[in-house]
Amino acid sequence: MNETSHGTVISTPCYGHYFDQWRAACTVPWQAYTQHDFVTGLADGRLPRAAFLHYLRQDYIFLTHFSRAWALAIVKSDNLEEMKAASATVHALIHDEMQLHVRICAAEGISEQELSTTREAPQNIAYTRYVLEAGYSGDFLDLLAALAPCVMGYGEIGARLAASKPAADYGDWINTYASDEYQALCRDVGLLIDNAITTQLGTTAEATPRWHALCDRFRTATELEVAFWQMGLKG
Ligand SMILES: Cc1ncc(CO)c(N)n1
Repeated sequence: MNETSHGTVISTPCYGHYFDQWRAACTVPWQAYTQHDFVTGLADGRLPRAAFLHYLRQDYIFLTHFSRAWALAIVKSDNLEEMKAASATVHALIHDEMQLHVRICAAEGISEQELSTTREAPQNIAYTRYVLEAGYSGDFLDLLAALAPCVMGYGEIGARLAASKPAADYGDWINTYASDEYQALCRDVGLLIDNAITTQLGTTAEATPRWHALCDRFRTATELEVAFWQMGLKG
């Protein structure tokens, strides 16, 4: 549960059982990520426009690599259900989420050509290559643990900000992640994680030797999200 500046209590959306377990195992970095100053600035409109645009340009590149990482999840899938869920996420990233970036930047006079030639910040390289590497050297679960903080973290942030009467400045961004479509995507990914863990690790996954390694991957990706916001703020 979270309390907004208006005193309204908002419950955190529930995306899945094992996602909840992973998040509960790293509450400190998870808070640093979902309640970062960048996020507060999006809500109250105090985030400088230049920092937002710098972040968006980096995030456009981030999303191209992130789409590749989800495509790798198709490769690492065990069955058609997993392939369907991973390919739906690839589609949502490329066709829906990246359009937000293209739209906002176009309104600011930044073309898609310019977006695609953005030079990657080291924090961007660190995060995207960490996730891709989790998939290259690990299995489907390693990859999902590294992918989850990104998808669900933004879902949680979007839902919380939209319910907190945010300033209008970053409404388009907030509404994208608070939208029914994005929230449904988070639940689908939550279900994908629950089914894959149960299939591979059984019903007492927390007691298996793999468990801590998966929690560590989730934590590292969460820490890399914090560094990504920080990179954005320094614009
Ligand atoms: C850095 C980052 N994390 C998560 C998301 C959500 O897809 C995003 N667009 N960018």
